[in-house]
Amino acid sequence: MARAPGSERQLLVVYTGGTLGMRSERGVLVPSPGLAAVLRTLPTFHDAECARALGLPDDTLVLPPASPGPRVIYTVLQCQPLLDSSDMTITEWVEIAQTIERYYEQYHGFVVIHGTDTMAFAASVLSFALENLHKPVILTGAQVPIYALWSDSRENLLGALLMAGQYVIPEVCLFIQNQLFRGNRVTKVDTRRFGAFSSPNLPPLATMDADVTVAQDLVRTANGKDALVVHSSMERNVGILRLYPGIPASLVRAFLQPPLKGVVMETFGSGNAPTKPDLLQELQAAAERGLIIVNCSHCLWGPVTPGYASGLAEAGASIVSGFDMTSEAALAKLSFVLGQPGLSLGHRKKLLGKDLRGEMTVPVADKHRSSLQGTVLGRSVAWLFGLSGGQEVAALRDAMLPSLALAAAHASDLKALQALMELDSDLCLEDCNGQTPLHVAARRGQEGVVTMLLHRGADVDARDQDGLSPLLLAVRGRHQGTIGLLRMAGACLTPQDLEDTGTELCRLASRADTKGLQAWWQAGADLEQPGYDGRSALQVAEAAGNLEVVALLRSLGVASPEALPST
Ligand SMILES: NC(=O)C[C@H](N)C(=O)O
Repeated sequence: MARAPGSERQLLVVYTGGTLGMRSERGVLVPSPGLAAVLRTLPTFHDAECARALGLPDDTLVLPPASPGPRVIYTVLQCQPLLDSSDMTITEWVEIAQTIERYYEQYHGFVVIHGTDTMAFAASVLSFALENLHKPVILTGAQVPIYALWSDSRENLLGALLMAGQYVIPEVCLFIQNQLFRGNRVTKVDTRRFGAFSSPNLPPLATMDADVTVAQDLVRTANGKDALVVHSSMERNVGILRLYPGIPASLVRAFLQPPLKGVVMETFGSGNAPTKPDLLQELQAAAERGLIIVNCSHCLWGPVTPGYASGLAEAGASIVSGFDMTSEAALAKLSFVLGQPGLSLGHRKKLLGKDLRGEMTVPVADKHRSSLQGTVLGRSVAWLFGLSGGQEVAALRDAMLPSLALAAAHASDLKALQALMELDSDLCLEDCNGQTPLHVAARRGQEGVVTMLLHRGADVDARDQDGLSPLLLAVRGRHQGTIGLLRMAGACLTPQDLEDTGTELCRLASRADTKGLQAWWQAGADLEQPGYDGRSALQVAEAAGNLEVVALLRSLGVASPEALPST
């Protein structure tokens, strides 16, 4: 990811509590206020001379210069009350998301100081609560307070500030012990070691040694057009049930009772559970009540596989695979998906099966391979899905996507097109001439493809390099069904589109091209417009004695010029 441009970057540090800022009181560590004042006294965290030179207000700190890279200026916002992270809940995490929303325009990035015990949950919830992030949100904390002589606090906080201030990584991340992880991929694995977190199924996004190495092909890209959306309505009635050998059905029943709406079930190995009928009955009964179960593995590494043991498969109707998600990410995702108002159960399950924020690796190749084998194009798309690896492969894929999407639209290959759109969900699939799949489908009047693209949010007003819109192409092709679909989706002709329409209408009238005239009318053109010689299409048709065209134009409401009131 590119280094952040500019000479200064402003960060907001949200201090929520946790060991990093704790002090010992009567032998126990408790969250403690005044962290900003302490940072002000530490030369690595505040360059007083620079602050004076820049005229910064009292509550604003500035890091010493780090070359190369912009100066990092930051303000600490202390939450009320400060908490040990064991006391944090979805409510506090949503509040953090709302704080980020409130200050989003003011700052280039955000650092959240949080206790490490539940930081993986916090990072996961924030990743779902914050949609369309364009700025870094980096959580950090420590195993030993900043006040101790030997502590991981200073390195972790400084690293988080530098990563958030100097790199554009538009994700919710976690910075610990020189490594920047995707927040919804981590889990705490050690009570004492400074490297307390593991990201078992995704390598770190960046590593800070003598040099900073960013795994560019892993960092998610922000969609430039979409504004930040903060999802505050998260479902609280979700839980994690860890299966163990011999777990009684009565215990499972008690756990799954309402008001629980969703559960992350931690299963054995690659997704197995006991096959005892009474246990399966409880799962089925819960499914019938509409409870959603996400299947995640006890194991840290690897996914749950679809071929899990027969028992669970029987209850499978309501069990969604969590693939390689951590339980923390799965719980947060359940809370997010169940919190979305007005969705059907099927829609919620579909969302849970999708990778929404980089939280899981969906085996896309397998998912599509069988359904794509039917055509040569489909096989190429399946092959494209099967590619994985570094930057070159990503670049190859990006380069091929638009051409394949256009070819799929041209061939009306809905399966291939759908698969491609899943690879590039923002639908920016335009070729070097600015043609989108919608242009291609509109030109050919492929109503099925047009419907699907519009349904998936394709830009109805996209213009190619010649300034042509899908609507204009559909008009030229006289595809009335397609014109209707585009008009319903809000497409309309602009003044530029209509510039020489009068002449075009006269030409169509002289050739008795009734379909062409109807297409323009359906697209919203004024059929009374005069051509270059001042005559209208109706006059041209009358002069040529073409009664069919005259009748059509009259039926479409065109009046003879002599019948028009004189001005
Ligand atoms: N290391 C820590 O931060 C642990 C602390 N109990 C917390 O999570 O707030």
